[in-house]
Amino acid sequence: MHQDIKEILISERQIQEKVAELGKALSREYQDLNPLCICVLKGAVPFMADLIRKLEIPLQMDFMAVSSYGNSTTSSGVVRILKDLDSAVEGRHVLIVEDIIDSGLTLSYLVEMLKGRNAASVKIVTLLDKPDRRKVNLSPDYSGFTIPDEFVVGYGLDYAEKYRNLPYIGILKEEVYKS
Ligand SMILES: O=P(O)(O)OC[C@H]1O[C@H](OP(=O)(O)OP(=O)(O)O)[C@H](O)[C@@H]1O
Ligand code: HPA
Ligand SMILES: [Mg+2]
Repeated sequence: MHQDIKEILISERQIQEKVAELGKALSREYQDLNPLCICVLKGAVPFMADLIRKLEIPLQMDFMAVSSYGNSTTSSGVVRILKDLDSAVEGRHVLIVEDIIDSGLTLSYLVEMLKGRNAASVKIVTLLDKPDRRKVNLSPDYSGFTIPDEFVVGYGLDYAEKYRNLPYIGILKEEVYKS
């Protein structure tokens, strides 16, 4: 285990089992819909990469980078688009792939934006859901794990751009972000 990790919350094996389970359910739902899977950079990259290989259906992938925080330390709820999609979403069945929903501000903005572009449907799959921290009324259509209000890293999730490459989800030692 990495020295900055206090506890492994979700093991590599548990993640892989859950991804396979989500893949089965999503393959059923999107069988004939040719979904556009949108990965929200950067945290969702490992989840997206693993999930699409469990989707046994035709699909497209696209990427979006957003910033909810601007120059402030708290989220304004106004999301700036740093990299927009390459594809048109009009008439498409859109599946947003996220690593974590925390306050929900990032996703609530994205969902409204995609609906505004006349997507045929917009659904959310998130690996992690931290409902204790929610600031807006938003719940994912598909969720891997509901987690407590702890700062987690690994499998795409970072602290100061570190730890994204850990294969598990771990709770960071407090001394790491307090020092
Ligand atoms: O529900 P919210 O409070 O909006 O938080 C969740 C968002 O925050 C994180 O991304 P971050 O902005 O840290 O970018 P990153 O994916 O590049 O780490 C995470 O990947 C989600 O996209
Ligand atoms: O717990 C978290 N870890 C990493 N990034 C995050 N972004 C929102 N919540 C988290
Ligand atoms: Mg981050």
